[in-house]
Amino acid sequence: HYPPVCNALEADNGALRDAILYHLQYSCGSTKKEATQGELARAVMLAVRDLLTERMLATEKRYQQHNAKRLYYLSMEFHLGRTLGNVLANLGLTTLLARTMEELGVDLEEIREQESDGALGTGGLARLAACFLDSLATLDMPGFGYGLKYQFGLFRQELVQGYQKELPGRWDTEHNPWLISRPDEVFAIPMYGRVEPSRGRNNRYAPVWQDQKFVLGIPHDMPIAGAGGKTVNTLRLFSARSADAFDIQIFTANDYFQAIRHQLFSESVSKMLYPSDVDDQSLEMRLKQEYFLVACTIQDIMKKYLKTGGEISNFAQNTAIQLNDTNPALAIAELMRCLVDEHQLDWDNSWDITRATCAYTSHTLVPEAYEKWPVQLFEKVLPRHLQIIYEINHRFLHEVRLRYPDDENAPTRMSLIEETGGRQLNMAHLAIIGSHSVNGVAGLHSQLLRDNVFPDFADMFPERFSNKTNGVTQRRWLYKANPPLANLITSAIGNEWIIRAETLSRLDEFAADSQFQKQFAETRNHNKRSLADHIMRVTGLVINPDSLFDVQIKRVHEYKRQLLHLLYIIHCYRAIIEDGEPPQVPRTHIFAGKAAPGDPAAKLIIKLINNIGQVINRDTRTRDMLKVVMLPDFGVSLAEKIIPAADLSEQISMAGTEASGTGNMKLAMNGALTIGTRDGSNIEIMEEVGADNFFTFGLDADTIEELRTENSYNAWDYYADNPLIRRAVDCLDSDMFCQEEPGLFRDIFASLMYEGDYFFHLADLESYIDTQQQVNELYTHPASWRKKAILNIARSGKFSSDRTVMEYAETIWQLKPVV
Ligand SMILES: CCc1ccc([C@H](C)CC(=O)N[C@@H]2O[C@H](CO)[C@@H](O)[C@H](O)[C@H]2O)cc1
Repeated sequence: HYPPVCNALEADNGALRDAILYHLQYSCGSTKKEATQGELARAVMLAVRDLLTERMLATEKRYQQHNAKRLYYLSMEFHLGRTLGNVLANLGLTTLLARTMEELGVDLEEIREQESDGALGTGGLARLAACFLDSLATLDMPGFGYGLKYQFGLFRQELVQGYQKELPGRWDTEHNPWLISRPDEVFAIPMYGRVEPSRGRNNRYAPVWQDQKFVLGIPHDMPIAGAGGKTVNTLRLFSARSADAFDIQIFTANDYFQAIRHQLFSESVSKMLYPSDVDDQSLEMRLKQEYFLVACTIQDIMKKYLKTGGEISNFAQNTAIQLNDTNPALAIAELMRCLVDEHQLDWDNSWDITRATCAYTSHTLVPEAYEKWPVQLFEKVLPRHLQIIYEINHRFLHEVRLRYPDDENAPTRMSLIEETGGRQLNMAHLAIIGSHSVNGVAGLHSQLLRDNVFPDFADMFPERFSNKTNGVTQRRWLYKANPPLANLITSAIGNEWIIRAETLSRLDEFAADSQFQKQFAETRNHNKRSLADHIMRVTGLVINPDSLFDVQIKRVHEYKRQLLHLLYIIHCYRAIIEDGEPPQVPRTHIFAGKAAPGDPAAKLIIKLINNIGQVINRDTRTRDMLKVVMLPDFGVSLAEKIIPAADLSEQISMAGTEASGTGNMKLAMNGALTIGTRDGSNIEIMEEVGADNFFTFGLDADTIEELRTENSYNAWDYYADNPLIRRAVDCLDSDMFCQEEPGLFRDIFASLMYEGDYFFHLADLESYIDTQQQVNELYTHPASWRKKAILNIARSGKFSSDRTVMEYAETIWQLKPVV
């Protein structure tokens, strides 16, 4: 094990054990004999946290000594996953703790299963933020996360009769062992009220925001350990508390709820994570959550900066702020308010500082995901910020008119205020105007942002637009999640890949080596058997561990086309039962993913997956050739169980819809072969691993764009021309998969045949089926399958979040490692 930390602990035999027993007694008030699993887990986590705390303090000292520039990553969502295993991996303590637990007669695995999944996020955006924090600490860079300490994280998903049922996701029992609460560091956050015009110093116009209601922000710090454990940064999460104690008068008037009404009102700001990643809910509470986050953060950052004794005018030289999508874009207006109103800086200076400090990343291409807030909601909740945004817009549109004197509609197209559909604030426009950098998360995505989504801004500010292709941390997603393969790789090329993923390319020479292939296959079969056991335990379904594991795990959304995968399964099923044509290769189709509670189409897809599974899995005619299973409650920990066992990675979104994807990277890095469209980062994965080590199919984004603008795509053409397509699609119109609820899936049939098949399923189905045939063909040649799989691992180095973070640091944040 590479990091030094464990050597010290190794040497000092018993130190870790003593620390655990100390916390069991003094932090949990329990003894070894009586301790519950939960208490044991807390004692272990507190003991490990102690190691992190001292390093966190040392890291902070180091940054102060170097007066280092700091990066603040603002995100409404962080999907951390379980921390214990990750810290053990990064500090090289896994074996030592396993041995210590053995001495204490406790099974480390059971302890690890105790920890919640840290699901403070909905999808890829949230997990990417967590991978970035791991890379920043590993690269010894002063990078800090800022988010909300939701009491309820992402809902837990149960499948009841095949339907998704949402249950509260209690991520944060009051005492999450990793969090260090800072109750003395309270931030008073003003909302509501009104703005009085008045004259300030040297008679300058200085509006006064008054009669606000205040909510208090309490910080809670999560240590983020990098590989090696030398650098430990923090993720600061804010929880909301009411400013006014409950009103004793009203209480004595025994109207308890009236007495605490305001308390509940303000504390609900950080009550729960909004579960949707489809449409912006533009709800007052969501706006308050976003503002609460940025207001606490800006106050905290400014306080820290002024403590360094730095000049306010040099703020941008010492501070970088990354906006993780539009959700924290209010940081731009809040920083302006802080500089102009609280530090009396002049507007232009403040604007230059704000723009030089802020940078914006877009994570979506789905138009309805772009946040637009009703102006009157702003008037009510954030009257001063609305004024500032009007001023920003006024000055900006002046610039636009100067720049495009002949294009009279340019101001309307680029304005922060959209007049159509009730006056709305376009948060993406604010994010672009108030930032010095705008990036997409994959080559195609960044191109589409320039050409289709923000063409006017790309023309006016070409230097601001760049691409930063996503990445994932190989420490959690390979080293921790897949020890058999990680050890095999290390035995072949050493362990440098853990901190330098590009060295994985040394595996290239082993790809065709039969000995290495054999060992590789053993790691995979081992993982497939433990996943088969897990599936058996959770669903009762027995699957064939030697079948091809065909995996589609991600949020359920129409654009991600889980339905296309299902149409292929239906095609195979009918080929077996009607044509007596068994597939060349037995397959197990493994689905997992949550649908936004407010997305009925996605929820019906989940029901269809489970009903198709029900019918096929108990059909004796298909018994060992075809199985379909959906695992409930997909999140980081379940992904870590499924990914090491996946043979085929389904990345089949309609070209031009998936901004990047990151699951595709995790699966390729673990040796799965990808069947994918030319969408998001699939294109770059194919470029890196080689087209003959990647199964691609379907229309590309330009063709779809063309067909859409010409409105010349007609699903009936494909339905009429291809009897196999017709046979598969007709199942949705029949009750083959919904005997008990006849007609249940007619809406899906209608979405394909009567509502224009918006996501081009039928246009891609034939080439998808053909490509799946090639997959079967190859799977019957294990040596060449394994060669391609090993080449996918060898050439996945680019998709490490270390590479992504280094690109952000060099070209957007001007951030340097501090060692
Ligand atoms: C306002 C509702 C809302 C909330 C979240 C979002 C996110 C943008 C959704 C998201 O998670 N996007 C995913 O971000 C990943 C990381 O960059 C990409 O890899 C995925 O392609 C993208 O869907 C959209 C809309």
